[in-house]
Amino acid sequence: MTAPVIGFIGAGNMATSLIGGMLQKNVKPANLIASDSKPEQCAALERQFQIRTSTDNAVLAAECDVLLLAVKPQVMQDVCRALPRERKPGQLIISIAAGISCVSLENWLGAGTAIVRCMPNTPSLRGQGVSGLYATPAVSEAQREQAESILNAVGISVWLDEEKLIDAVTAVSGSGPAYFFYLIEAMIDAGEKLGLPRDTAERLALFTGLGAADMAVHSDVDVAELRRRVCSPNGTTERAIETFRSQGLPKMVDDAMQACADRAAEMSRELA
Ligand SMILES: NC(=O)C1=CN([C@@H]2O[C@H](COP(=O)(O)OP(=O)(O)OC[C@H]3O[C@@H](n4cnc5c(N)ncnc54)[C@H](OP(=O)(O)O)[C@@H]3O)[C@@H](O)[C@H]2O)C=CC1
Ligand SMILES: O=C(O)[C@@H]1CCC=N1
Repeated sequence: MTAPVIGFIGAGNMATSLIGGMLQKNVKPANLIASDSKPEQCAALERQFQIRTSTDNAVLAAECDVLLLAVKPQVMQDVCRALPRERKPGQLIISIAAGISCVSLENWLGAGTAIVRCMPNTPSLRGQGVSGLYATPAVSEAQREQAESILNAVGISVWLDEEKLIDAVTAVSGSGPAYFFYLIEAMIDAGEKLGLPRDTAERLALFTGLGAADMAVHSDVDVAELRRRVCSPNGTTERAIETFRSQGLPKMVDDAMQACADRAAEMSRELA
């Protein structure tokens, strides 16, 4: 089977992460094409990845087997409505936009369009991405496999039975990298305050994050047990965890993730 030609409409942060990750997994540059409204962004991508680019989205619509929509939610309607209705036969549309429903996409792209909604995350650039996927009934089994193989090239993916769960995936893993970056930022600041040189605090915090996640992914016990194993009775970690608990960290995380999912649902209504 010949490899599909995959077109990225909108070549910003997330498209760059996906393209970079795919090229590291033996996807050929000749099979990728990206478009962006900014010619300088197209030029930057050509230099960085040696892939073809265009400032005309219609070029991608005509020749790509898979069209991956990676523009901001606020411009998605205009981008979709401007695409020609006559696109490459059998084309699969994958939208990675937060808060844009399949119903809206189908309204803008034409009834019966095969659409997969996907929520990826930026660690895809390093092949460590996580994606939630939802397919409309028009998507064939072969197209589901096509979508899965694209996202699995840059990490792991999970299929969802209900579209509304995409908002929950956004709250956990789509936006999730930012939560970890924020915690690491705070750990670096606190480490510096405790007297470490900033670059030392940064290395310690970053590699602790990497080590903890790697250990948890490969462990046969759950993360709560791994946490308990670091906490010696009446020791140092216990004091730190008690401070997190008494100052309301679990509730803060719950509130933040609820706010994230609520915003995704709000965007679906605003941008429908
Ligand atoms: N960033 C993330 O971590 C994640 C993002 N997403 C989703 O991915 C999508 C893209 O996000 P992100 O990559 O951060 O955004 P960016 O703004 O970095 O990328 C979007 C790119 O699309 C360009 N663009 C705007 N209008 C058009 C057009 N008409 N045709 C072609 N290109 C156009 C933008 O140019 P200009 O700057 O000039 O507008 C920009 O370069 C969003 O819908 C977001 O919800 C999903 C998961 C994670
Ligand atoms: O912040 C956002 O809206 C996007 C979606 C998930 C990550 N970034």
